[in-house]
Amino acid sequence: MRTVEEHLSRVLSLGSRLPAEPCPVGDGFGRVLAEDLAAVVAVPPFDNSAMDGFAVRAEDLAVGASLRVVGDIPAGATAVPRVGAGEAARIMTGAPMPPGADTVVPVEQTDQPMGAVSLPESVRVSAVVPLGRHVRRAGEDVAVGAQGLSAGQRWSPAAASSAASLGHGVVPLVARPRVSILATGSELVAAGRPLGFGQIPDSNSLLLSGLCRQWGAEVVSAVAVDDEPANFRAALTEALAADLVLTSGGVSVGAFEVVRQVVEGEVVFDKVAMQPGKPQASGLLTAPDGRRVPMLGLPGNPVSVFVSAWAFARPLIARLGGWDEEWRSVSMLALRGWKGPEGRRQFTPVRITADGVMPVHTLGSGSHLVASLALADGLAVVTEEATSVAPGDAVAVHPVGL
Ligand SMILES: Nc1nc2c(c(=O)[nH]1)N[C@H]1C(S)=C(S)[C@@H](COP(=O)(O)OP(=O)(O)OC[C@H]3O[C@@H](n4cnc5c(N)ncnc54)[C@H](O)[C@@H]3O)O[C@H]1N2
Ligand code: MOO
Repeated sequence: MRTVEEHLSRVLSLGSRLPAEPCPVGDGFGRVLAEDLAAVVAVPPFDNSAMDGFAVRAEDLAVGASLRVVGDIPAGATAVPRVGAGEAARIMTGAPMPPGADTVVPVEQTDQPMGAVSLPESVRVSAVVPLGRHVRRAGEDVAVGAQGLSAGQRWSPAAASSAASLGHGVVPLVARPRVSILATGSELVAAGRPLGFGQIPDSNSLLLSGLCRQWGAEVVSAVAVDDEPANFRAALTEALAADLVLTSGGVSVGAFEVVRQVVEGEVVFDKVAMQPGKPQASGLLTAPDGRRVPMLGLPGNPVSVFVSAWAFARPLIARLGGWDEEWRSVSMLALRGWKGPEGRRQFTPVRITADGVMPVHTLGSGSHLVASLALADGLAVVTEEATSVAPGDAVAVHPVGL
């Protein structure tokens, strides 16, 4: 049996970062900036006022001094008056500083009423503010030509706001990984449809699509196919239009393992020392357009799908998308005890509370316990060496909630 780490490194070896493409600055959240971005414009682009008030010369300020008002400067003003000795210009927040002025006196520190519309002929200052006060200098955030954002930055609303301010309308982002999902099983029926004898609702395709989207991938197709090899082959060929294909089911050792029957020889079928998630298929398939596309064949049991997707599909999506991925874990107290298998790492779906964690189901870990999976916000790790967890033990827990 392979260890979890050995299988993860094999999975990661199947993919590399996708190419970058130009993207409107306000789109592409969750993707990764492919190149450093320098400031095309300074931030701020010009000296401007941080306050609604009066632009003045600091040397003219004295309590009770009266200054002649020479003009009005709203934000967006394209022309500004010159401020001479004994003069002031009314100025709004974000408006360009007029030549001659070096300081702003907020309206609250003058005899003018706040919010007044008409321009006064003169203004009397009631406080002395120091030279340069309330003036935001051009380039004091980032100067022209300086590096504003670094390659590898995960694209976010704040990154978009920063890039726009640096003068960029289009940015090079690594392509969002496109994933196709293929659930296999002749017993599968679409969600909400009545079940015939031996049939079950297809939950895996929904689970995988949702998780992949949550992790920043685009799901280009998610379908269920029966265990007829020709049908699976046809669906797989279409699925290979994506950057990654995830299948569920049909990888074990039964008589009707459609994934194994169709792609054995092209991809590798392994046993991984984990529970759930022991049987795993992984490899590269050739798409009709000649691209080599990674495929992960996850075991069909729904909890196995959940755990395998977190452990293997998520890091591979991150590799394709170009972002760093670390499966964080935190040490927490077990509030109840449960059993684990010998020689395999168990990932037990648990509920995280303020006091510690407890399995979401009294049966502990069962790869078919799909209904209670919704209660899990963590996967507790029972190591390969341990066969049980006792109440009060410290366990490593991977958070898996939203
Ligand atoms: N003789 C052995 N039998 C099994 C072994 C083994 O080592 N020797 N391993 C077991 C383990 S562990 C797992 S995990 C499963 C994996 O089997 P498959 O990947 O071939 O999955 P299936 O047999 O197709 O399905 C397993 C289970 O999951 C249900 N399922 C499948 N697809 C869906 C779906 N889309 N939505 C909801 N539920 C799904 C399916 O009905 C089965 O109950 O093999 C064990 N057997
Ligand atoms: O490895 Mo299977 O995923 O235990 O149920």
